[in-house]
Amino acid sequence: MSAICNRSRVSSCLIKRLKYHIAMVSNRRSFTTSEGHRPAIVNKRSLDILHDPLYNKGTAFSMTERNRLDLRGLLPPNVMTTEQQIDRFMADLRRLETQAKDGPSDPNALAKWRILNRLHDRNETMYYKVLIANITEYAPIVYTPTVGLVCQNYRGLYRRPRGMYFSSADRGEMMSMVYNWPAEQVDMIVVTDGSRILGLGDLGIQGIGIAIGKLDLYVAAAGINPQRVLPVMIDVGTNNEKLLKDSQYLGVQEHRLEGEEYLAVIDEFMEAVYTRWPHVIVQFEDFQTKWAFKLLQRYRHNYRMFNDDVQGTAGVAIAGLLGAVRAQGRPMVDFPKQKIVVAGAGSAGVGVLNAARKTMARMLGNNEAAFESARSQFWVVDAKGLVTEEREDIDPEVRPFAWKANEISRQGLKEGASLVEVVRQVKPDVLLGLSAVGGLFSKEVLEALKGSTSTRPAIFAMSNPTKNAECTPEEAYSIVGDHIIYASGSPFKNVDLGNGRIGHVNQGNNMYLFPGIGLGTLLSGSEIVSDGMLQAAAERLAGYMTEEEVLNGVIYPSTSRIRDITKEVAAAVVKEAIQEDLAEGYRGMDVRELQKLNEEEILEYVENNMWYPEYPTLVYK
Ligand SMILES: NC(=O)c1ccc[n+]([C@@H]2O[C@H](COP(=O)([O-])OP(=O)(O)OC[C@H]3O[C@@H](n4cnc5c(N)ncnc54)[C@H](O)[C@@H]3O)[C@@H](O)[C@H]2O)c1
Ligand SMILES: O=C(O)C[C@H](O)C(=O)O
Ligand SMILES: [Mg+2]
Repeated sequence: MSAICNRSRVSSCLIKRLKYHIAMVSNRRSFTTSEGHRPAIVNKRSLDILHDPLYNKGTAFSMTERNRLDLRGLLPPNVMTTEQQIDRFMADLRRLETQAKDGPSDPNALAKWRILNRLHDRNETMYYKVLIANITEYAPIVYTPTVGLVCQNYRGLYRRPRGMYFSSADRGEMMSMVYNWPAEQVDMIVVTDGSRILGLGDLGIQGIGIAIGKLDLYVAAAGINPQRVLPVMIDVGTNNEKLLKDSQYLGVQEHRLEGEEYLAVIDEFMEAVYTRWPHVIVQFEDFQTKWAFKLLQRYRHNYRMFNDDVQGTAGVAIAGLLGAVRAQGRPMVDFPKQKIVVAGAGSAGVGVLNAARKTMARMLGNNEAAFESARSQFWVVDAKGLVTEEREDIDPEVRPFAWKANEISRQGLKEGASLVEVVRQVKPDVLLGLSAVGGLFSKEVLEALKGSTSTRPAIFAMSNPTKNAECTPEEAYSIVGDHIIYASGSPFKNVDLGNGRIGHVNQGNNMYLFPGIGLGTLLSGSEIVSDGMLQAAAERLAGYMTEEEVLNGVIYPSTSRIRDITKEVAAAVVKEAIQEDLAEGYRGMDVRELQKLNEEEILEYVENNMWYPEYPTLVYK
């Protein structure tokens, strides 16, 4: 009897050990060591810890930690839980809510930004906890549209520096300067030269706010560790006359560098950051169009970089355009039949045009003839009207979309035709604005769109911030009709159509893609961001919405789902990088392990590598 017992004890012990072994092996495969649960090794104590927002826990430092880290007496004696801390902070922030309204009309938007910014400066863990838990409410504060207002008023709002500044005066010094940044590892840089901030023009050094806002989303949506992000401003001067004369302007008060001199500064910056952090991903943001394409071409084959305004926006627009086709009750492959009028031919507009044409061509057979025929689905209108081959000094990026004079005259149109004439003659399925001109889709233009041959005309008023939207959702729904699809770059409230019906407002903003593109590139270890990876990201976003949602006019997810969609997009990017043989692995995950993962395991791998704000145990060393 006892022998049997012993034997069964031995076998249950063996089973336990086997189970443990299997768990260890599968843990190793899926790399489940969550970002938030490792202790943090710090080499500072006392006030240095309290002044370090990355490690600070404020009143949440436990008594034992206060003893260990020489904090006794430096904090109010009551030890608070994280929840108590957040409640206290939120009560303060929400005091402003009582009279709060939407977007830029919100009189308290800047005040909220200040409160959040102060929290960002003193306790990053708490800041991101607040942001993630309330992303729909506060993305419009730390990101578009309020961040635009912040950049415009930056000199008054500036308190603590954040990120790095490289100026034209730093030529020859950048390689050493880059070592002044305290972090040994940087995963994500967002860099701007401040030359085209949203639709607000040249804001010079004040544009750093955009890089900070984008990185806030990298942390909140993509779970990039805030210790490994770096906002960068390259200050090559400004052509904003007001700033040039402003005695309190914080940047270089000279006209912008041009030509080779400009390129030399950007080259030096790229060389410096890639020397110190060879695996960093650099997102170019809000560079004026004349440099956006040139810099992208210059660096994209040798560095891990992308341009968000050109490539991120293109992907988001493609996803929305495919959603608009589905919303008509048609399959996505009907996309090449859509007639699309694009108002605005800058970095964003041209990025969308190229990507939409390629997507159509792929659906039509992916050959030269398909690419050629897709061209005739687009009408481009810029500040000088409809673009045709008769245009003098035509921008080479726009030339492929210029109509031939004889073709266009057959449509009753000519070079320079106004937007309203174009919409009247073309009767487009889609009217897409990336013009930075608020109200461009005037009553007349929207009236003309009523003649659209589509069962559900789609209006994309994508310019930012709110006041630059080509039309408001109220205008679109009330003039064109309840059956439209509407998307805007900045957030607006849904429209009440009466009788309990809602006119849905989609936010068509590159925030649904750039965090996932960055995270996916990082975790794949790919040394470049390929067209295929960008396409995979856009397709994942397009497929994210259910049939029921798109039929109800919902073509983009709500911001509350941004962390989930970002995870999905990142997984699609990783998968594509593996398929293209670009993946090289990341940290403990080598490329052979990566190649073995199935779709579900890729998602798990992504999720396990997303940082989440939790106070780690601090260990002094
Ligand atoms: N929603 C998004 O995710 C997103 C992404 C990127 C850019 N944007 C927005 O797109 C806008 C444009 O960005 P960009 O980099 O292309 O800027 P840009 O200044 O380079 O381009 C603006 C374009 O609009 C054209 N334009 C000006 N007035 C016009 C008019 N009256 N009619 C038709 N076209 C006109 C200009 O000729 C130019 O081609 C900005 O407001 C930016 O915030 C939105
Ligand atoms: O910043 C945004 O909100 C989107 C886009 O990158 C823009 O430049 O407008
Ligand atoms: Mg931008």
